Amino acid sequence: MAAEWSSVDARAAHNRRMNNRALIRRPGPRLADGLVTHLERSPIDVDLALAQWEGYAGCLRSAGWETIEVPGAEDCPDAVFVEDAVVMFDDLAVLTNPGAAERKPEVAGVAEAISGLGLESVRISGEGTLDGGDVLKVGRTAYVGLGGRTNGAGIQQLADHVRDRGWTVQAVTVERALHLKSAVTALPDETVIGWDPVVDWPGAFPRYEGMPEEGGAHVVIVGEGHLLMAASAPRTAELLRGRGYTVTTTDISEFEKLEGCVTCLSVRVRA
Ligand SMILES: NC(=O)NCCC[C@H](N)C(=O)O
Repeated sequence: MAAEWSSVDARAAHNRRMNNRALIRRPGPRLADGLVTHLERSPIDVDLALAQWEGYAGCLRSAGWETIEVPGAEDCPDAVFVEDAVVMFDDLAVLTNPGAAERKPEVAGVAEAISGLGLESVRISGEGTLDGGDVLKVGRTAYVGLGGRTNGAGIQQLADHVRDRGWTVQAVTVERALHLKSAVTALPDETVIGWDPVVDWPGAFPRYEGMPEEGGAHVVIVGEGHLLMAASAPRTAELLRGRGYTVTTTDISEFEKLEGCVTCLSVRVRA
């Protein structure tokens, strides 16, 4: 145990040295009005959600990330899911055009925060729609969910923005989940993991493995061999610990009721 903690500390120190920053956005008073598509609506405890959000941000900071709070968007219930408004490709920020009309006003505040960090940005616009939750980066390939929120024009614009930077963009149909990353994410060794009942095309990825729980499909890589996961997937956390990963878990139940997961509550900036 002592060895594990000292190595977590070393990884956190590394993140601090690398100036790794994570954008987060505090949940607003209208959180309970957030969109639900694949789930039945259930009551949200807004105070508990705020405490869970603080806990999530604390996990990032403990792992050595500087958290940067994007000013709240009080009229936008889903603004806390900040990942959907911007996707980082190295030091390039792609500001999105969310597929749900209710979420489009979220982007303005995120654009300001990105500009405040001195990062270059481009935009998805016009007929093109893209939610950040649909973009799964594995190596230099970005798999992009084509489904309810992201359309072909949005994927084409994204490909045009990042091609010259050495990224390949590949569309993947998403029908059974809200976003591609609601269904799958990737481990540090580039194995794509998911929860089989909601994965439309496991064959789209060179290596795919099903996890035993829905929340087990979602990992945030917060350090070398260090994963952040939802507390709702204890069996997956154990399975991944058995593979040698350090797994930190945090309870995000109130966000899961709104179809959110650990990935969508922050945007990691490694630039
Ligand atoms: N990237 C994500 O998975 N974001 C979750 C967004 C949930 C929000 N209630 C929505 O429907 O847009």
